[in-house]
Amino acid sequence: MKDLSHMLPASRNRSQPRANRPLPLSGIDYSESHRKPQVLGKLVIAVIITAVCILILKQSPSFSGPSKFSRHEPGVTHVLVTGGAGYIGSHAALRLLKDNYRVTIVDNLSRGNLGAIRILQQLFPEPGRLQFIYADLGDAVVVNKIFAKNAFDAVMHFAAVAYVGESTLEPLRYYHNITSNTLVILEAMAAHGVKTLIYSSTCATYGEPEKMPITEVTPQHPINPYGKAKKMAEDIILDFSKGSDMAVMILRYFNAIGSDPEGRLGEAPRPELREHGRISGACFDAALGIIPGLKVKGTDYPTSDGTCIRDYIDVTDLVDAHVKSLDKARPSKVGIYNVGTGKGRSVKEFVEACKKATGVSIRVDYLERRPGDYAEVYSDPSKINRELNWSARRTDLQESLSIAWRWQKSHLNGYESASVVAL
Ligand SMILES: O=c1ccn([C@@H]2O[C@H](COP(=O)(O)OP(=O)(O)O[C@H]3OC[C@@H](O)[C@H](O)[C@H]3O)[C@@H](O)[C@H]2O)c(=O)[nH]1
Repeated sequence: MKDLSHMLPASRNRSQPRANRPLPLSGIDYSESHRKPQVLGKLVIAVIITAVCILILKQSPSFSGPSKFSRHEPGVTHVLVTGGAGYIGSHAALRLLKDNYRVTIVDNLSRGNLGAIRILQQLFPEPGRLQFIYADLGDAVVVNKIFAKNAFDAVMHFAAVAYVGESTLEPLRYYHNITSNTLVILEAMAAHGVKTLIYSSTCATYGEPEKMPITEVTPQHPINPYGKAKKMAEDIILDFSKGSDMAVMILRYFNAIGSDPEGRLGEAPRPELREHGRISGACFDAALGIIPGLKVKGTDYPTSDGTCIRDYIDVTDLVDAHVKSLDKARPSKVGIYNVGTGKGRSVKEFVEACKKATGVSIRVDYLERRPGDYAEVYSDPSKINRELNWSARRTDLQESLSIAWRWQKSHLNGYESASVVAL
């Protein structure tokens, strides 16, 4: 945190000299009595000026004054979770809170759910544990104020638009949202001395590599605006951290699935974005009869069964990778890790697992390819296994989908129907 306290004595000094100048020692200064009001007046003015300066500094984004969320409790790490109302961000916030971190969530609720925040608040009502700030990361002034009022120890930056298909239709939205919000966060971190960043990146930054599995040194050639924008954000972060004492972890997620095994949180995409939705949401929507059937997009890929291959990683394992990254983040070091199981599964395999998990014979329609899709991606997670001692634990696709299905069935309207916190 940037210390501006040195500015206060300086301004006070500037207002002091004449008022504090020692009186002449020769003889009785008869003017003393009539000079007193003058001196007092100057003192009052000096005090007013100092008070005004302090007020201005407090309003200013660079003031590092404490708030109730400051580092009051020694040893308790305060993490800013951007996008904490979203699917992965809310699961990360839950895990951090369970592990005794203090959490501030910033979310503009454009894609996330207030219902997820409410559940976290019910679970962690103690003052000072969880703070929710409804704000847009595009607003640099507001973001600066948030940093000024809170002494964050680390940032987990989840907030972003994240649908591959949508990114091909609305590229500017994706480039803007992903790069400029990251810039605002980095600038605020620099201005307020926050040195640790865990960044949510994606396997989409690799595009369609020639060799599988994908390692962290596999060349990145993204093929859709989502992947390209995430690669740009990675580059911005890497350039920014070069030669600094920043501790940076970039996590390249493969395909997140599943939900909290205790049924408190789930995946609740916006109904209006259904057409861009991910395979997991589409499968559940089809099983629930919300949509007539699942559309498998593309059956002529050069894969074993003609459908795309992805590496599905359970969200609880994914957030575990974040906590381990936070723990292992070190000043002046950048860590880049793939977060996946290391196993590729086709869309057809996914659909079969989903049918078993839901017990519903989902109707499947086969369609053309979706623009922006790549045939096959799956990770080599050996670097994260080795360096962070992390490995995926819930690797049974059907098990992850069964857990997520339980939440879906009990939340037919997403978080809107969540009147009870299931423990
Ligand atoms: O309704 C659908 C949805 C998806 N699919 C297919 O399922 C596969 C997976 O698609 P998803 O949209 O679930 O996921 P994607 O692989 O495109 O990207 C996902 O994983 C990486 C993350 O970083 C992205 O944020 C996330 O969207 C693709 O082949 C897609 O074409 C369908 O066949 N039907």
